[in-house]
Amino acid sequence: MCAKVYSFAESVEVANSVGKHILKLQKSAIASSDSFKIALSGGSLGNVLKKALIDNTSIASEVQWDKWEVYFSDERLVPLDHPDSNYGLFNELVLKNLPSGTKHPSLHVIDESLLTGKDGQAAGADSDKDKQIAEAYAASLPQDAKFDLILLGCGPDGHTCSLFPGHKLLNERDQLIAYISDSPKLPPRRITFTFPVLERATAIAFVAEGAGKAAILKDIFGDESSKLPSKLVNDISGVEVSWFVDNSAVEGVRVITSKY
Ligand SMILES: O=C(O)[C@H](O)[C@@H](O)[C@H](O)[C@H](O)COP(=O)(O)O
Repeated sequence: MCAKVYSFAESVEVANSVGKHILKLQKSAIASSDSFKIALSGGSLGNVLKKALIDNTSIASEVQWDKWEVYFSDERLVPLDHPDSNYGLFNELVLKNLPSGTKHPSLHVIDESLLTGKDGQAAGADSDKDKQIAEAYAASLPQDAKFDLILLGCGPDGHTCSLFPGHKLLNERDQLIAYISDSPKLPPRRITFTFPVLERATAIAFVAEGAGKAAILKDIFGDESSKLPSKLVNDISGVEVSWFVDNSAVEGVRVITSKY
């Protein structure tokens, strides 16, 4: 495993370093393909992105939003304006705070029309519908499903995207986007990137903060035989995997940390 771990005392330093990392990858992606294909997650990442891309004016001024193709590495199967929506979180915290006149990025979201039945009522757990949502999202992925950067969180159980410890989706090799109806973390219905997408990325970056992460990071970085989803991401070869953490998240974790 050769993931790099960048650790900082303050949350704002974590966010600013994530911002600089985004700018570095944005620059090389635009130079080679004139667009920046980035995938986002939910959880605390929304606030990190706000601190980096909105509140830090020197970083904000360098973001070329009009070149961004934004996807979500996992999404809860709820309407886009629902508080559980990962797109909704990004919209509330980042998009709505862009200065007026800013050209917005291209957004790739779930097909909301498939969430509801003919009567306009929520379709409910319906794996046919969920399969269609996953297939439609897979069809919208960039060419070769290749991302310049995938930003991930790490749950206290070691899950990432909606890939949970011991779940059969960890072995999914055929579908780029899978649906899950039994997510151990609510809400239960979601779609998620699978490992074949993660393996094609140029770069993957995790953001993990707080003392609550230290126990799982000990397993991820200390147990070579661990099969935790986030550890399996660290083991992907040929992808630049980075972790942006605060000092409390790596307290007692045997890992070499650097400044960005
Ligand atoms: O879909 C979800 O259930 C969450 O988005 C989840 O995957 C999150 O990314 C991690 O639990 C880390 O969350 P925090 O960064 O908030 O700790």
